Amino acid sequence: MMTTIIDGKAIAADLREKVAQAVSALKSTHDIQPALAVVLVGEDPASQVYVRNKGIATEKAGMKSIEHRLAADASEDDVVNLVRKLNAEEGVDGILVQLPLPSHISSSRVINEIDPDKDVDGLTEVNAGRLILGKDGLVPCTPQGSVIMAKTVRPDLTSLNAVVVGRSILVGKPLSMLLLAENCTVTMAHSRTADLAAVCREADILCAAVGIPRLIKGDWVKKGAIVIDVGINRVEEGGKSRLVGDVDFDSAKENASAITPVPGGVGPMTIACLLRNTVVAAARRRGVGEIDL
Ligand SMILES: NC(=O)C1=CN([C@@H]2O[C@H](COP(=O)(O)OP(=O)(O)OC[C@H]3O[C@@H](n4cnc5c(N)ncnc54)[C@H](OP(=O)(O)O)[C@@H]3O)[C@@H](O)[C@H]2O)C=CC1
Ligand SMILES: Nc1nc(=O)c2c([nH]1)NC[C@@H]1CN(c3ccc(C(=O)N[C@@H](CCC(=O)O)C(=O)O)cc3)C=[N+]21
Ligand SMILES: [Mg+2]
Repeated sequence: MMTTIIDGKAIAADLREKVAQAVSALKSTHDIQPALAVVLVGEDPASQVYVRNKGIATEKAGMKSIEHRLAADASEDDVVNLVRKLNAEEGVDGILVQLPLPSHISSSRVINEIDPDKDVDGLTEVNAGRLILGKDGLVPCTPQGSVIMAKTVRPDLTSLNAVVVGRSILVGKPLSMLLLAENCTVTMAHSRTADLAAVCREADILCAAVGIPRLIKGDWVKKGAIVIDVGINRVEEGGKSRLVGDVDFDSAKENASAITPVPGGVGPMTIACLLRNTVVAAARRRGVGEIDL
């Protein structure tokens, strides 16, 4: 079977170009430069890489990038106070607190301090509620990117059976809600699911957001299914460190009609959607209205 490898890098580059055009229009017609503030607590090396990549992408799109780094032993109140300060700054349109936070800090308390209209990660209770209720809000970036990629190969997802493996607040739950809004019949699978393989085999769209390298085997993939692999797992192989997804790509490719690779799949789309949310938030907050990207 001919299998489409969904090129997340290329789709992300397209979206970033559209974001850059919207930013440039905001500047010339309204003298607005959208700004994204990223808060990083501690020295986690993987997080540092993401934060740096986000900063570079933000500036390339013509937006302002602000980074706040706190020491790993910063208190919960330190982080909350920083978020409150960023909420109050007129020039800040988006706030992203990099997760996970050190274990002595409640991520739920910190996240819910973010002004929902600046919550470009879409993780506050207000935005989660808006997503469930079908109201305009800010939608989590990784789920958004996942659906955009599926729609590049199948523009109308109506009536498809979607299986989402993983039910995290960051990925699995919001992704399930977005697929439901696309009129899929959605099944949410997780660590307590009985016979995960059998559940996956029913999927026309199979989304994996688990965090276990190559958990999903090729023979769990229905012939012709669309496979969206959200997982980003670092493994040591043949003395080298590399990134793999939650799907066993080589065997899954044999059955799928389309599949996202890792790297070069959902990851780059996450960053592009973060930039999109930032320009959307800036236009709403500053009274320019809706931006359609
Ligand atoms: N591409 C991107 O931009 C991003 C990628 N990621 C990656 O996506 C993956 C998931 O991230 P995240 O959602 O934050 O992870 P979490 O650890 O928060 O959630 C993992 C989910 O997987 C479920 N799970 C665990 N083991 C199994 C199993 N054996 N069978 C079925 N389900 C299982 C858990 O179930 P239960 O609820 O029952 O415990 C849980 O719901 C990771 O690899 C992460 O690195 C994350 C964010 C962005
Ligand atoms: N508040 C918050 N929001 C997040 O969205 C968030 C977070 N915290 N914590 C960590 C996870 C992870 N995440 C990634 C984003 C982009 C890539 C990415 O660009 N990956 C590239 C390259 C990866 C590489 O080479 O290291 C790829 O997959 O091709 C990966 C992972 C966002 N996350
Ligand atoms: Mg914590």
